[in-house]
Amino acid sequence: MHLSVRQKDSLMRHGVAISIDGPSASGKTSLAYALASRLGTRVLDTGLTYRAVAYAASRGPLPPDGRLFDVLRHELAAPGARPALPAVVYHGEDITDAIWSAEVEQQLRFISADPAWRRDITDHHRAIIGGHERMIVVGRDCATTLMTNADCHVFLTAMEAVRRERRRAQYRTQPERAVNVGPVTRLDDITREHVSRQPRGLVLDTTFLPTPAAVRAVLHHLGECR
Ligand SMILES: Nc1ncnc2c1ncn2[C@@H]1O[C@H](COP(=O)(O)OP(=O)(O)OP(=O)(O)O)[C@@H](O)[C@H]1O
Ligand SMILES: Nc1ccn([C@H]2C[C@H](O)[C@@H](COP(=O)(O)O)O2)c(=O)n1
Repeated sequence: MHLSVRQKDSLMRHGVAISIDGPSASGKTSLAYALASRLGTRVLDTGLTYRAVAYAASRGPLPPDGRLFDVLRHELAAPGARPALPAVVYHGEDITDAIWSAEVEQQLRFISADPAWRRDITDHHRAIIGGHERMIVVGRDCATTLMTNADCHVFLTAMEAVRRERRRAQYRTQPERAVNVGPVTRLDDITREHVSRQPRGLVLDTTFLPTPAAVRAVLHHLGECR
């Protein structure tokens, strides 16, 4: 079922807040931008900040008290659009591509496991969201942190082998990009469990579900929730 013209008009006029969580290559970003272009919404991909902080850590010691975000900028695109490059800037340098390297991937596990960094990054995201509270936020914990009051909480899952193959295919022509996709993490499990218990929660397995079908499922769910 699709949203009625009136429902869609209302979503576009009043805005909509959606959290999309799930493991690597489950299709979060693809779903987020497909929904954003249908609903005229902005997207915040929180994973980009974790990657940017890991990049900065791989370049030298980091200030622990949030001052890093004076020099690390994460640009949001206009509603309904993907960000034009540069989307992530560190000390004036465009690091949008560099944050996907294998070296950054090594640092990521330390940054995402550190409660102090998680707190600082989440605070930074709250500041980015600021005036644009009606938006789509993508990550691993958005349903439980930034977007607890979202109109709809989506958790995407997909078989590990399928996720790994997607990432390999995605970066076939970019050998400098890390392609390691791991198993579902404890944080993913916690978020999934949380989303599955929410009245506005929707858990979708994208293993055999293309993005347009996932978009339809979310729009249908939004129609039911409102
Ligand atoms: N539902 C789907 N069916 C098949 N392929 C998909 C689907 N969703 C995404 N893909 C493909 O899988 C790859 C990874 O997708 P995407 O970047 O959206 O995942 P992600 O969950 O945001 O990953 P990450 O968390 O690592 O940023 C892309 O090449 C994308 O085209
Ligand atoms: N809200 C978030 C977003 C991301 N992370 C971690 C998980 C990954 O190690 C890394 C990159 O995320 P991805 O681009 O693969 O979505 O950042 C997190 O812990 N919490």
